[in-house]
Amino acid sequence: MSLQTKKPYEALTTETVVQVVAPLNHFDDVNQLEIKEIGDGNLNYVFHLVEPATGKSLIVKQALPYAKVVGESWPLTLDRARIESEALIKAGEYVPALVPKVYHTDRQLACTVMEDLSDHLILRKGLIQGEVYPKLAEHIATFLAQTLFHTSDFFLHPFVKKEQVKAFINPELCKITEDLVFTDPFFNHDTNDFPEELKSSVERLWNDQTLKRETAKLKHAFLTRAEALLHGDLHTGSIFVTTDSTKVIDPEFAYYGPIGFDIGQFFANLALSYLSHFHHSKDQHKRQQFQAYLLNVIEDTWTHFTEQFSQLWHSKGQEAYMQVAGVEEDFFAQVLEDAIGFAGCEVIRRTIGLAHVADLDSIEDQALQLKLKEKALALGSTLVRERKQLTRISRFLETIRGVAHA
Ligand SMILES: Nc1ncnc2c1ncn2[C@@H]1O[C@H](COP(=O)(O)OP(=O)(O)O)[C@@H](O)[C@H]1O
Ligand SMILES: CSC[C@H]1O[C@H](OP(=O)(O)O)[C@H](O)[C@@H]1O
Repeated sequence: MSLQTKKPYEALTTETVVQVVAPLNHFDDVNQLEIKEIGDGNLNYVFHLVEPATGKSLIVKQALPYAKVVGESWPLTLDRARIESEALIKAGEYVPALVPKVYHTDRQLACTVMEDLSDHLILRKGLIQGEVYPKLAEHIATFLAQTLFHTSDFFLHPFVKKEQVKAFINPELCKITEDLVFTDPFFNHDTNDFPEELKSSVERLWNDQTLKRETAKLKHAFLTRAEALLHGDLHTGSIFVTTDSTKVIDPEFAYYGPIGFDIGQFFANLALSYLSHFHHSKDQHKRQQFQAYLLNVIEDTWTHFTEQFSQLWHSKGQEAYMQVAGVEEDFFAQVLEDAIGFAGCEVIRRTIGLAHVADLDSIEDQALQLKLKEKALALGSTLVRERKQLTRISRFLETIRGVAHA
C-alpha cells in the first residue's frame, strides 16, 4: 500500500512519527506506542514503534537531507528513501521471505514503514560473537541469484530492463561508493581514516601502480556496467539473521551495476570477519572452527548462487546467446573475477577509508588490531591484483587463508 501525504519534508521525531503510522490502522491505539530511535547506520533515522498491549510493532526508516555520520555539511538526496523502498518491493517479488515487508512509502517525508525485524540480529554482531548461521549461505545465494537474474537482460525484455535502469538511477549514492570504495582509499584523501602506525603500509598501497591500474578497471566496471539491479551495499551490517531466517535490509545504494559487486561486498565482509577472529575467538580450536565456517559460507554461497542462477538461465533465459556453448561458463568466470576484485576494494576501504567495520575496530588490543589491518590491506591488494588468476572459488579461499596466516 502506498499513501502519499501532501506535507513538506520534515525530520521526524519520536513524537511526530506517530502521524506516519496512524492512517495505516496497524495498531489498536497509536497513543499507547513506545517509540525509540534506534538507527546505528551512517545515514538515516530508524524508529521502532511498539504497542505493549498487543505486541504489535513497526519500523519507520527516514532519510535525512544529509549523511548522518558527517552532518549537514554533507547534503544527500532524499530520493534514496524511494530507491530503498522500491528495491525492497522489487526484491520482495522474487524473494519475499528474504526481505522485510514494506507497508507504506511516503515520498514527501522520505520514509518507509516496514516490518519490524527486532527478533533478528544484525549479522555483523552475530559473527563478532562467533554465532553460526546454518542457512546463511543458502539464503544469501538465493537472494543474489533471484534478484540479480530477474532484473538482468537474461530475463527482462530490453525495453523493460532499460525502464528499470532509469527508475533506479541513483547518482548521489553511487558517487559515495565511487569515492569511498574505489577512489579515496587509494589516494591521500582527507576522508581516509587510519592510525599513524599504518601510514607506511598505506603509502605503499598508494604507490602501488599495478594495484591502482587494476582498481581503475573495477571502478570503471562499477560506473558503466548496468547488468542487474544491485543491492549496492551488501555488507554484514545490511543482513539480519536468526538461526532459521535471513533478511536483507538497507538497499538505498541500489542501482544497475555489475553482478559481481553484491557478491564481492558480502565475501569481503566475511573475509574481514575471518581476520577479526584472531581476536574475537579466544580459544584456538574455536577460532579455527569459526574461521573454517566463514570460508564455508563463502564457498557455499558461490556454489548455491551459480547453481540457482544456472537453473534460472536454463529455465527462464530470454536471450538468444544464452544457449551458445561456453557463454554461461564465460559469464560465471567474469562474475567471479569481478566479485573477487570488488571484495579486494571493499576490504581495503573498510580498513583505511571513511567507514570502518566493528569486526576490526572493536579489537581493544591495539597491536593486534594494527597487525590485522596490515593483513587486511595485504589481502585486499592481492585480491584486486590477482583476481584474474583466482579462477575458482577454492583459490579465493586459499588466498584468504594464505594472507591471514602468513
Ligand atoms: N526492519 C527493521 N527492523 C528492526 N530493526 C531495524 C530494521 N531496519 C533497520 N533496523 C535497525 O536500524 C539500524 C540501521 O538501519 P539501516 O537500514 O542499516 O540504516 P542506515 O541506512 O542508516 O545504515 C540497523 O542496524 C538495525 O539495528
Ligand atoms: C557516508 S556513507 C559511508 C558508508 O555507509 C554506508 O553504509 P550503511 O548505510 O550501511 O551504514 C555505505 O556502506 C557507505 O559507503
